[in-house]
Amino acid sequence: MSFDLQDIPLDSAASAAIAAQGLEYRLLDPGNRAALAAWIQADVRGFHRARPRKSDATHQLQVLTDRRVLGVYDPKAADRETPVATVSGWPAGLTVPGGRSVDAWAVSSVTVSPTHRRRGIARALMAGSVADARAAGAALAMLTATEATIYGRFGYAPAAQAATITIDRPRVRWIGPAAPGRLELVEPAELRNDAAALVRRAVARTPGEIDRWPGLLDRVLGLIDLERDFARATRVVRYDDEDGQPQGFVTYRITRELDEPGILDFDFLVAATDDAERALWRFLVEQDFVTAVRGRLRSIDEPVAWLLEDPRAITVSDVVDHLWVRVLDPVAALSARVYGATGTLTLEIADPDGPADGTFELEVAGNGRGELRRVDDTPSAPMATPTRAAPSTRRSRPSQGIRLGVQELGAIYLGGVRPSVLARAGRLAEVAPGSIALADRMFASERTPHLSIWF
Ligand SMILES: CC(=O)SCCNC(=O)CCNC(=O)[C@H](O)C(C)(C)COP(=O)(O)OP(=O)(O)OC[C@H]1O[C@@H](n2cnc3c(N)ncnc32)[C@H](O)[C@@H]1OP(=O)(O)O
Repeated sequence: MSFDLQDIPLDSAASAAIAAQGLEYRLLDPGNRAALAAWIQADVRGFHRARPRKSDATHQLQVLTDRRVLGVYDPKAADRETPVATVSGWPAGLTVPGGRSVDAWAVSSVTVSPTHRRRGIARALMAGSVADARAAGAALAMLTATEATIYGRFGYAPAAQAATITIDRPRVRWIGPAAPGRLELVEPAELRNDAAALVRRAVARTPGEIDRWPGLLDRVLGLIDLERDFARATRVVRYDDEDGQPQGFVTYRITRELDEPGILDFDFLVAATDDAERALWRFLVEQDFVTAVRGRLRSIDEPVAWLLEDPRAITVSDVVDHLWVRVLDPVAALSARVYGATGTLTLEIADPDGPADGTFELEVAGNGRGELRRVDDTPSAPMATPTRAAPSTRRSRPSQGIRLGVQELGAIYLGGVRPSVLARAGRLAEVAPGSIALADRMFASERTPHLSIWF
Protein backbone atom coordinates (compact mmCIF):
# COMPACT_ATOMS: atom_id res chain seq x y z
CA MET A 1 0.00 0.00 0.00
CA SER A 2 1.66 3.22 -1.04
CA PHE A 3 -0.29 6.46 -1.08
CA ASP A 4 -0.60 9.61 0.95
CA LEU A 5 -2.55 8.86 4.10
CA GLN A 6 -3.79 12.45 4.06
CA ASP A 7 -5.61 11.87 0.78
CA ILE A 8 -8.20 9.56 2.30
CA PRO A 9 -11.33 11.69 2.76
CA LEU A 10 -12.72 12.10 6.25
CA ASP A 11 -15.46 9.50 6.69
CA SER A 12 -18.75 11.37 6.37
CA ALA A 13 -20.75 8.99 8.60
CA ALA A 14 -18.24 9.31 11.45
CA SER A 15 -18.15 13.11 10.99
CA ALA A 16 -21.93 13.29 11.10
CA ALA A 17 -22.17 11.09 14.23
CA ILE A 18 -19.60 13.27 15.97
CA ALA A 19 -21.16 16.54 14.74
CA ALA A 20 -24.49 15.36 16.19
CA GLN A 21 -22.79 15.62 19.60
CA GLY A 22 -21.77 19.23 18.90
CA LEU A 23 -18.17 18.06 18.34
CA GLU A 24 -15.79 18.21 15.41
CA TYR A 25 -13.91 15.29 13.81
CA ARG A 26 -10.60 16.41 12.35
CA LEU A 27 -7.71 14.91 10.44
CA LEU A 28 -4.44 16.35 11.73
CA ASP A 29 -1.83 17.75 9.40
CA PRO A 30 1.50 15.95 10.00
CA GLY A 31 3.24 19.33 9.61
CA ASN A 32 1.26 20.95 12.43
CA ARG A 33 3.49 20.08 15.38
CA ALA A 34 1.48 22.12 17.89
CA ALA A 35 -1.72 20.24 17.04
CA LEU A 36 0.09 16.88 17.15
CA ALA A 37 1.70 17.75 20.49
CA ALA A 38 -1.74 18.51 21.97
CA TRP A 39 -3.07 15.25 20.47
CA ILE A 40 -0.23 13.33 22.17
CA GLN A 41 -1.18 14.89 25.52
CA ALA A 42 -4.79 13.75 25.01
CA ASP A 43 -3.63 10.27 24.00
CA VAL A 44 -1.46 9.70 27.09
CA ARG A 45 -4.12 11.20 29.35
CA GLY A 46 -6.70 8.84 27.82
CA PHE A 47 -4.50 5.86 28.73
CA HIS A 48 -3.96 7.20 32.28
CA ARG A 49 -0.25 7.68 31.64
CA ALA A 50 1.96 10.44 32.99
CA ARG A 51 2.66 13.45 30.79
CA PRO A 52 5.47 12.45 28.42
CA ARG A 53 9.05 13.55 28.85
CA LYS A 54 10.28 15.93 26.20
CA SER A 55 12.34 13.19 24.52
CA ASP A 56 9.34 10.84 24.39
CA ALA A 57 7.05 13.52 22.98
CA THR A 58 9.61 14.39 20.30
CA HIS A 59 9.94 10.72 19.41
CA GLN A 60 6.17 10.30 19.29
CA LEU A 61 5.85 13.35 17.01
CA GLN A 62 8.25 11.66 14.62
CA VAL A 63 6.31 8.37 14.71
CA LEU A 64 3.01 10.15 14.02
CA THR A 65 4.26 11.72 10.80
CA ASP A 66 3.77 8.29 9.15
CA ARG A 67 0.26 7.80 10.51
CA ARG A 68 -3.21 9.03 9.89
CA VAL A 69 -3.98 10.96 13.07
CA LEU A 70 -7.52 12.00 13.92
CA GLY A 71 -9.00 13.88 16.82
CA VAL A 72 -12.40 14.95 18.09
CA TYR A 73 -12.57 18.55 19.30
CA ASP A 74 -15.10 20.24 21.58
CA PRO A 75 -15.72 23.86 20.58
CA LYS A 76 -17.16 24.51 24.04
CA ALA A 77 -14.09 23.25 25.92
CA ALA A 78 -11.86 25.72 27.76
CA ASP A 79 -8.91 24.20 25.88
CA ARG A 80 -10.15 23.83 22.32
CA GLU A 81 -6.76 22.78 20.95
CA THR A 82 -6.59 19.50 22.88
CA PRO A 83 -8.85 16.82 21.44
CA VAL A 84 -11.45 15.06 23.59
CA ALA A 85 -10.93 11.84 21.63
CA THR A 86 -8.07 10.38 19.59
CA VAL A 87 -7.41 7.62 17.10
CA SER A 88 -4.61 6.82 14.69
CA GLY A 89 -4.17 4.34 11.88
CA TRP A 90 -1.60 3.27 9.35
CA PRO A 91 -1.04 0.54 6.76
CA ALA A 92 1.08 -2.38 7.99
CA GLY A 93 1.75 -5.88 6.75
CA LEU A 94 0.50 -8.79 8.88
CA THR A 95 2.30 -12.11 8.48
CA VAL A 96 -0.14 -14.94 7.72
CA PRO A 97 0.40 -18.72 7.77
CA GLY A 98 2.82 -19.58 4.99
CA GLY A 99 4.89 -16.42 5.51
CA ARG A 100 3.20 -13.95 3.19
CA SER A 101 2.29 -10.51 4.42
CA VAL A 102 -1.28 -9.31 3.98
CA ASP A 103 -2.14 -5.61 3.65
CA ALA A 104 -3.67 -4.63 6.96
CA TRP A 105 -4.65 -1.42 8.72
CA ALA A 106 -3.34 -0.93 12.24
CA VAL A 107 -5.63 0.97 14.62
CA SER A 108 -4.19 2.56 17.74
CA SER A 109 -4.64 5.32 20.33
CA VAL A 110 -8.40 4.94 20.64
CA THR A 111 -9.16 7.22 23.58
CA VAL A 112 -12.13 9.25 24.67
CA SER A 113 -11.70 11.81 27.43
CA PRO A 114 -13.31 10.75 30.73
CA THR A 115 -15.48 13.87 30.39
CA HIS A 116 -16.94 12.66 27.08
CA ARG A 117 -17.32 8.89 27.48
CA ARG A 118 -20.32 6.68 26.74
CA ARG A 119 -21.99 8.83 24.20
CA GLY A 120 -20.90 6.97 21.10
CA ILE A 121 -17.65 8.76 20.24
CA ALA A 122 -15.52 5.60 20.19
CA ARG A 123 -18.17 3.87 18.08
CA ALA A 124 -17.94 6.69 15.52
CA LEU A 125 -14.11 6.52 15.59
CA MET A 126 -14.17 2.77 15.00
CA ALA A 127 -16.51 3.14 12.03
CA GLY A 128 -14.23 5.91 10.72
CA SER A 129 -11.15 3.73 11.05
CA VAL A 130 -12.81 0.90 9.12
CA ALA A 131 -13.71 3.38 6.38
CA ASP A 132 -10.06 4.55 6.32
CA ALA A 133 -8.84 0.96 6.16
CA ARG A 134 -11.15 0.15 3.26
CA ALA A 135 -10.15 3.31 1.42
CA ALA A 136 -6.52 2.22 1.86
CA GLY A 137 -7.34 -1.19 0.36
CA ALA A 138 -6.62 -3.15 3.53
CA ALA A 139 -7.83 -6.74 3.72
CA LEU A 140 -8.38 -6.40 7.45
CA ALA A 141 -8.07 -4.03 10.37
CA MET A 142 -6.11 -5.01 13.48
CA LEU A 143 -5.37 -3.73 16.94
CA THR A 144 -4.11 -4.63 20.39
CA ALA A 145 -6.66 -3.92 23.10
CA THR A 146 -6.52 -2.52 26.62
CA GLU A 147 -9.74 -4.34 27.51
CA ALA A 148 -11.16 -7.44 25.88
CA THR A 149 -14.76 -6.26 26.20
CA ILE A 150 -14.65 -3.36 23.75
CA TYR A 151 -13.94 -4.54 20.21
CA GLY A 152 -16.04 -7.67 19.60
CA ARG A 153 -19.06 -5.48 18.88
CA PHE A 154 -17.12 -3.91 16.00
CA GLY A 155 -16.39 -7.27 14.36
CA TYR A 156 -12.90 -7.78 15.83
CA ALA A 157 -11.81 -11.09 17.36
CA PRO A 158 -8.67 -12.25 19.16
CA ALA A 159 -6.53 -14.01 16.56
CA ALA A 160 -3.16 -14.42 18.30
CA GLN A 161 -2.58 -14.82 22.01
CA ALA A 162 0.45 -13.92 24.09
CA ALA A 163 1.65 -14.88 27.56
CA THR A 164 4.20 -14.06 30.21
CA ILE A 165 6.81 -16.77 30.65
CA THR A 166 8.77 -16.95 33.88
CA ILE A 167 11.63 -19.36 34.37
CA ASP A 168 12.85 -20.39 37.79
CA ARG A 169 16.54 -19.96 37.13
CA PRO A 170 17.93 -22.32 39.83
CA ARG A 171 15.95 -25.23 38.27
CA VAL A 172 17.41 -24.72 34.82
CA ARG A 173 19.45 -27.47 33.22
CA TRP A 174 19.78 -27.11 29.48
CA ILE A 175 19.15 -30.29 27.49
CA GLY A 176 18.77 -28.71 24.06
CA PRO A 177 21.39 -28.81 21.32
CA ALA A 178 24.26 -26.37 21.40
CA ALA A 179 23.98 -23.67 18.74
CA PRO A 180 26.85 -23.64 16.24
CA GLY A 181 27.34 -19.87 16.22
CA ARG A 182 28.45 -17.42 18.91
CA LEU A 183 26.99 -14.77 21.14
CA GLU A 184 28.24 -11.20 21.27
CA LEU A 185 27.29 -8.58 23.84
CA VAL A 186 26.91 -5.33 21.94
CA GLU A 187 26.02 -1.76 22.79
CA PRO A 188 22.42 -1.04 21.71
CA ALA A 189 23.46 1.68 19.25
CA GLU A 190 25.81 -0.77 17.51
CA LEU A 191 22.91 -3.03 16.68
CA ARG A 192 20.76 -0.34 15.11
CA ASN A 193 21.73 -1.17 11.51
CA ASP A 194 21.47 -4.95 11.78
CA ALA A 195 18.34 -4.90 13.94
CA ALA A 196 15.86 -3.73 11.30
CA ALA A 197 16.76 -6.48 8.83
CA LEU A 198 16.74 -9.15 11.57
CA VAL A 199 13.34 -7.99 12.75
CA ARG A 200 11.96 -8.12 9.19
CA ARG A 201 13.15 -11.72 8.84
CA ALA A 202 11.78 -12.71 12.26
CA VAL A 203 8.41 -11.08 11.50
CA ALA A 204 8.14 -13.06 8.25
CA ARG A 205 8.57 -16.35 10.17
CA THR A 206 5.60 -15.96 12.46
CA PRO A 207 1.93 -15.49 11.61
CA GLY A 208 0.49 -12.71 13.73
CA GLU A 209 3.61 -10.54 13.71
CA ILE A 210 3.24 -7.14 12.05
CA ASP A 211 5.64 -4.81 10.28
CA ARG A 212 7.53 -2.66 12.75
CA TRP A 213 7.26 1.08 12.21
CA PRO A 214 10.29 3.34 11.94
CA GLY A 215 11.24 4.42 15.44
CA LEU A 216 10.08 1.32 17.32
CA LEU A 217 13.55 -0.18 17.36
CA ASP A 218 15.03 3.04 18.72
CA ARG A 219 12.60 2.81 21.60
CA VAL A 220 13.26 -0.89 22.23
CA LEU A 221 17.02 -0.35 22.14
CA GLY A 222 16.72 2.61 24.52
CA LEU A 223 18.17 5.04 21.96
CA ILE A 224 15.56 7.77 22.40
CA ASP A 225 17.08 9.09 25.60
CA LEU A 226 20.33 7.46 26.61
CA GLU A 227 20.24 9.00 30.09
CA ARG A 228 17.01 7.30 31.07
CA ASP A 229 17.12 4.47 33.59
CA PHE A 230 15.54 2.13 31.00
CA ALA A 231 18.23 2.92 28.44
CA ARG A 232 21.07 2.65 30.93
CA ALA A 233 19.82 -0.74 32.11
CA THR A 234 19.17 -2.19 28.64
CA ARG A 235 21.69 -4.81 27.50
CA VAL A 236 21.78 -6.47 24.11
CA VAL A 237 23.21 -9.78 23.03
CA ARG A 238 23.42 -10.77 19.37
CA TYR A 239 23.68 -14.26 17.92
CA ASP A 240 25.94 -14.72 14.88
CA ASP A 241 25.96 -17.96 12.90
CA GLU A 242 29.07 -20.01 12.01
CA ASP A 243 29.76 -17.62 9.12
CA GLY A 244 29.63 -14.62 11.42
CA GLN A 245 26.27 -13.43 10.06
CA PRO A 246 23.88 -11.90 12.64
CA GLN A 247 20.78 -14.08 13.02
CA GLY A 248 19.07 -12.69 16.10
CA PHE A 249 19.28 -10.61 19.24
CA VAL A 250 17.59 -10.10 22.57
CA THR A 251 17.30 -6.94 24.66
CA TYR A 252 17.09 -7.41 28.42
CA ARG A 253 17.47 -5.73 31.79
CA ILE A 254 18.42 -7.18 35.16
CA THR A 255 16.88 -5.59 38.23
CA ARG A 256 18.40 -6.32 41.60
CA GLU A 257 18.77 -4.99 45.11
CA LEU A 258 22.21 -4.56 46.62
CA ASP A 259 23.69 -7.99 47.50
CA GLU A 260 20.60 -9.77 46.19
CA PRO A 261 20.40 -11.79 42.97
CA GLY A 262 18.36 -10.15 40.26
CA ILE A 263 15.41 -10.74 37.96
CA LEU A 264 16.06 -10.72 34.25
CA ASP A 265 13.33 -9.20 32.10
CA PHE A 266 13.37 -9.42 28.36
CA ASP A 267 10.79 -8.10 25.99
CA PHE A 268 12.33 -8.27 22.58
CA LEU A 269 13.72 -11.63 21.46
CA VAL A 270 14.27 -11.55 17.71
CA ALA A 271 15.32 -14.76 15.98
CA ALA A 272 15.62 -15.21 12.24
CA THR A 273 16.60 -18.90 12.61
CA ASP A 274 15.86 -21.74 15.03
CA ASP A 275 19.54 -21.84 16.03
CA ALA A 276 19.35 -18.16 16.99
CA GLU A 277 16.17 -18.72 18.97
CA ARG A 278 17.69 -21.57 20.98
CA ALA A 279 20.98 -19.78 21.55
CA LEU A 280 19.27 -16.65 22.83
CA TRP A 281 16.97 -18.61 25.14
CA ARG A 282 19.98 -20.47 26.49
CA PHE A 283 21.82 -17.22 27.10
CA LEU A 284 18.84 -15.88 29.05
CA VAL A 285 18.12 -18.92 31.21
CA GLU A 286 21.75 -19.62 32.11
CA GLN A 287 22.51 -16.21 33.62
CA ASP A 288 24.22 -16.40 36.99
CA PHE A 289 23.16 -14.36 40.02
CA VAL A 290 19.62 -14.29 38.72
CA THR A 291 16.61 -15.96 40.36
CA ALA A 292 14.09 -15.63 37.56
CA VAL A 293 13.96 -14.91 33.85
CA ARG A 294 10.76 -13.27 32.66
CA GLY A 295 9.56 -12.55 29.12
CA ARG A 296 6.35 -10.70 28.37
CA LEU A 297 4.25 -11.08 25.23
CA ARG A 298 5.82 -14.43 24.47
CA SER A 299 4.21 -17.09 22.32
CA ILE A 300 1.89 -19.55 24.06
CA ASP A 301 3.81 -22.21 22.16
CA GLU A 302 7.47 -21.50 22.97
CA PRO A 303 9.89 -24.38 22.35
CA VAL A 304 11.77 -23.54 25.56
CA ALA A 305 9.77 -26.13 27.53
CA TRP A 306 11.54 -28.80 25.43
CA LEU A 307 14.97 -27.32 25.98
CA LEU A 308 15.06 -27.66 29.76
CA GLU A 309 15.32 -30.87 31.74
CA ASP A 310 12.65 -29.66 34.16
CA PRO A 311 9.67 -28.29 32.27
CA ARG A 312 8.20 -27.27 35.63
CA ALA A 313 10.85 -24.60 35.84
CA ILE A 314 8.58 -22.69 33.47
CA THR A 315 5.44 -20.84 34.49
CA VAL A 316 3.13 -19.53 31.82
CA SER A 317 0.88 -16.77 33.12
CA ASP A 318 -1.20 -13.84 31.91
CA VAL A 319 -2.32 -15.58 28.75
CA VAL A 320 -4.16 -12.83 26.89
CA ASP A 321 -5.99 -12.23 23.67
CA HIS A 322 -3.39 -10.00 22.13
CA LEU A 323 -3.83 -9.38 18.41
CA TRP A 324 -7.39 -8.58 17.37
CA VAL A 325 -8.38 -8.87 13.74
CA ARG A 326 -11.41 -7.55 11.84
CA VAL A 327 -11.69 -9.03 8.35
CA LEU A 328 -12.83 -6.46 5.78
CA ASP A 329 -12.11 -8.20 2.49
CA PRO A 330 -12.41 -11.99 2.89
CA VAL A 331 -11.12 -12.66 -0.65
CA ALA A 332 -7.87 -10.72 -0.15
CA ALA A 333 -7.43 -11.93 3.44
CA LEU A 334 -8.08 -15.63 2.91
CA SER A 335 -6.34 -15.90 -0.45
CA ALA A 336 -3.09 -14.66 1.14
CA ARG A 337 -2.49 -17.53 3.53
CA VAL A 338 -1.35 -21.11 3.19
CA TYR A 339 -3.65 -23.83 4.51
CA GLY A 340 -3.00 -27.03 6.39
CA ALA A 341 -4.98 -29.33 4.08
CA THR A 342 -6.43 -29.40 0.61
CA GLY A 343 -10.16 -29.23 0.04
CA THR A 344 -13.11 -27.11 -0.95
CA LEU A 345 -15.11 -25.41 1.75
CA THR A 346 -17.98 -22.99 1.52
CA LEU A 347 -17.90 -20.15 4.03
CA GLU A 348 -21.20 -18.45 4.80
CA ILE A 349 -20.04 -15.33 6.58
CA ALA A 350 -22.48 -13.17 8.52
CA ASP A 351 -21.33 -9.56 8.78
CA PRO A 352 -24.61 -7.68 8.97
CA ASP A 353 -24.26 -4.40 7.04
CA GLY A 354 -20.51 -5.04 6.90
CA PRO A 355 -18.11 -5.66 4.03
CA ALA A 356 -17.37 -9.34 4.75
CA ASP A 357 -20.98 -10.51 4.52
CA GLY A 358 -21.67 -13.17 1.91
CA THR A 359 -21.04 -16.71 0.73
CA PHE A 360 -17.58 -17.67 -0.46
CA GLU A 361 -15.85 -20.80 -1.67
CA LEU A 362 -12.39 -21.61 -0.42
CA GLU A 363 -10.38 -23.94 -2.59
CA VAL A 364 -7.01 -25.16 -1.40
CA ALA A 365 -4.68 -26.88 -3.84
CA GLY A 366 -1.87 -29.35 -3.19
CA ASN A 367 0.70 -26.66 -2.42
CA GLY A 368 -1.49 -25.34 0.42
CA ARG A 369 -2.25 -22.11 -1.41
CA GLY A 370 -5.85 -21.06 -1.00
CA GLU A 371 -8.12 -19.19 -3.31
CA LEU A 372 -11.34 -17.66 -2.08
CA ARG A 373 -14.07 -16.46 -4.38
CA ARG A 374 -17.46 -15.02 -3.74
CA VAL A 375 -20.21 -17.40 -4.86
CA ASP A 376 -23.23 -15.25 -4.09
CA ASP A 377 -24.07 -12.08 -5.95
CA THR A 378 -24.19 -9.85 -2.88
CA PRO A 379 -22.74 -6.47 -3.80
CA SER A 380 -20.07 -5.17 -1.45
CA ALA A 381 -22.17 -3.59 1.29
CA PRO A 382 -21.35 -0.14 2.65
CA MET A 383 -19.83 -0.30 6.11
CA ALA A 384 -22.27 0.43 8.84
CA THR A 385 -21.80 -0.27 12.49
CA PRO A 386 -21.09 -3.98 12.77
CA THR A 387 -22.85 -6.04 15.37
CA ARG A 388 -22.35 -9.48 16.84
CA ALA A 389 -22.63 -12.18 14.21
CA ALA A 390 -26.09 -13.60 13.75
CA PRO A 391 -26.73 -17.12 12.49
CA SER A 392 -27.17 -17.16 8.72
CA THR A 393 -30.57 -17.93 7.27
CA ARG A 394 -29.20 -18.63 3.81
CA ARG A 395 -29.98 -21.94 2.15
CA SER A 396 -27.14 -24.30 2.81
CA ARG A 397 -25.11 -25.50 -0.15
CA PRO A 398 -24.68 -29.21 -0.78
CA SER A 399 -20.86 -29.17 -0.51
CA GLN A 400 -18.78 -29.06 2.65
CA GLY A 401 -19.12 -25.74 4.37
CA ILE A 402 -19.36 -23.75 7.57
CA ARG A 403 -21.50 -20.85 8.73
CA LEU A 404 -19.83 -18.28 10.90
CA GLY A 405 -19.84 -14.61 11.82
CA VAL A 406 -17.10 -12.15 10.89
CA GLN A 407 -15.74 -12.35 14.45
CA GLU A 408 -15.36 -16.12 14.25
CA LEU A 409 -13.67 -15.69 10.87
CA GLY A 410 -11.14 -13.33 12.48
CA ALA A 411 -10.54 -15.82 15.29
CA ILE A 412 -9.74 -18.76 12.98
CA TYR A 413 -7.96 -16.69 10.31
CA LEU A 414 -4.39 -17.15 11.54
CA GLY A 415 -4.93 -20.67 12.82
CA GLY A 416 -4.87 -19.69 16.51
CA VAL A 417 -8.37 -21.03 17.23
CA ARG A 418 -9.77 -24.26 15.80
CA PRO A 419 -13.17 -24.01 14.11
CA SER A 420 -14.30 -27.05 16.15
CA VAL A 421 -13.73 -25.12 19.38
CA LEU A 422 -16.00 -22.34 18.12
CA ALA A 423 -18.51 -24.99 17.04
CA ARG A 424 -18.51 -26.41 20.59
CA ALA A 425 -19.15 -22.86 21.81
CA GLY A 426 -22.15 -22.66 19.47
CA ARG A 427 -20.56 -19.89 17.43
CA LEU A 428 -19.94 -21.78 14.20
CA ALA A 429 -22.00 -24.45 12.40
CA GLU A 430 -21.39 -26.95 9.62
CA VAL A 431 -23.59 -27.30 6.55
CA ALA A 432 -22.78 -31.00 6.12
CA PRO A 433 -21.33 -33.69 8.40
CA GLY A 434 -17.54 -33.61 8.37
CA SER A 435 -17.27 -29.92 7.43
CA ILE A 436 -15.97 -28.79 10.80
CA ALA A 437 -13.31 -31.49 10.83
CA LEU A 438 -12.30 -30.39 7.33
CA ALA A 439 -12.25 -26.74 8.43
CA ASP A 440 -10.02 -27.68 11.39
CA ARG A 441 -7.53 -29.34 9.05
CA MET A 442 -7.62 -26.57 6.45
CA PHE A 443 -7.29 -23.59 8.84
CA ALA A 444 -4.45 -25.20 10.83
CA SER A 445 -1.23 -23.19 10.83
CA GLU A 446 2.22 -24.73 10.84
CA ARG A 447 3.25 -22.21 13.49
CA THR A 448 1.09 -20.90 16.33
CA PRO A 449 0.28 -17.25 15.62
CA HIS A 450 1.98 -14.79 17.90
CA LEU A 451 2.48 -11.03 18.14
CA SER A 452 5.34 -9.91 20.35
CA ILE A 453 4.68 -6.15 20.55
CA TRP A 454 1.96 -3.72 21.56
CA PHE A 455 0.87 -1.21 18.98
C1 LIG B 1 -6.83 -0.09 19.98
C2 LIG B 1 -6.72 0.71 21.21
O1 LIG B 1 -6.34 1.83 21.16
S1 LIG B 1 -7.17 0.01 22.69
C3 LIG B 1 -7.40 1.37 23.78
C4 LIG B 1 -8.81 1.65 24.20
N1 LIG B 1 -8.77 2.85 25.05
C5 LIG B 1 -8.65 2.82 26.39
O2 LIG B 1 -8.67 1.78 27.02
C6 LIG B 1 -8.49 4.16 27.08
C7 LIG B 1 -9.52 4.35 28.17
N2 LIG B 1 -10.89 4.21 27.67
C8 LIG B 1 -11.45 5.10 26.79
O3 LIG B 1 -10.82 6.05 26.34
C9 LIG B 1 -12.91 4.91 26.43
O4 LIG B 1 -13.59 4.40 27.54
C10 LIG B 1 -13.15 3.99 25.23
C11 LIG B 1 -12.36 4.48 24.05
C12 LIG B 1 -12.71 2.57 25.56
C13 LIG B 1 -14.65 3.97 24.92
O5 LIG B 1 -15.06 5.27 24.52
P1 LIG B 1 -16.60 5.72 24.54
O6 LIG B 1 -16.73 6.90 23.67
O7 LIG B 1 -17.03 5.83 25.95
O8 LIG B 1 -17.33 4.47 23.88
P2 LIG B 1 -18.77 4.51 23.18
O9 LIG B 1 -19.67 5.43 23.96
O10 LIG B 1 -18.63 4.81 21.74
O11 LIG B 1 -19.23 3.01 23.39
C14 LIG B 1 -19.46 2.14 22.32
C15 LIG B 1 -19.85 0.80 22.90
O12 LIG B 1 -18.73 0.24 23.59
C16 LIG B 1 -19.07 -0.02 24.95
N3 LIG B 1 -17.85 0.26 25.73
C17 LIG B 1 -17.14 1.39 25.71
N4 LIG B 1 -16.09 1.27 26.53
C18 LIG B 1 -16.15 0.04 27.06
C19 LIG B 1 -15.36 -0.65 27.99
N5 LIG B 1 -14.28 -0.10 28.52
N6 LIG B 1 -15.71 -1.91 28.30
C20 LIG B 1 -16.83 -2.48 27.76
N7 LIG B 1 -17.62 -1.85 26.87
C21 LIG B 1 -17.28 -0.60 26.55
C22 LIG B 1 -20.20 0.92 25.26
O13 LIG B 1 -20.96 0.44 26.33
C23 LIG B 1 -20.95 0.90 23.95
O14 LIG B 1 -21.69 -0.30 23.87
P3 LIG B 1 -22.99 -0.52 22.96
O15 LIG B 1 -23.22 0.75 22.20
O16 LIG B 1 -22.65 -1.65 22.06
O17 LIG B 1 -24.05 -0.86 23.93
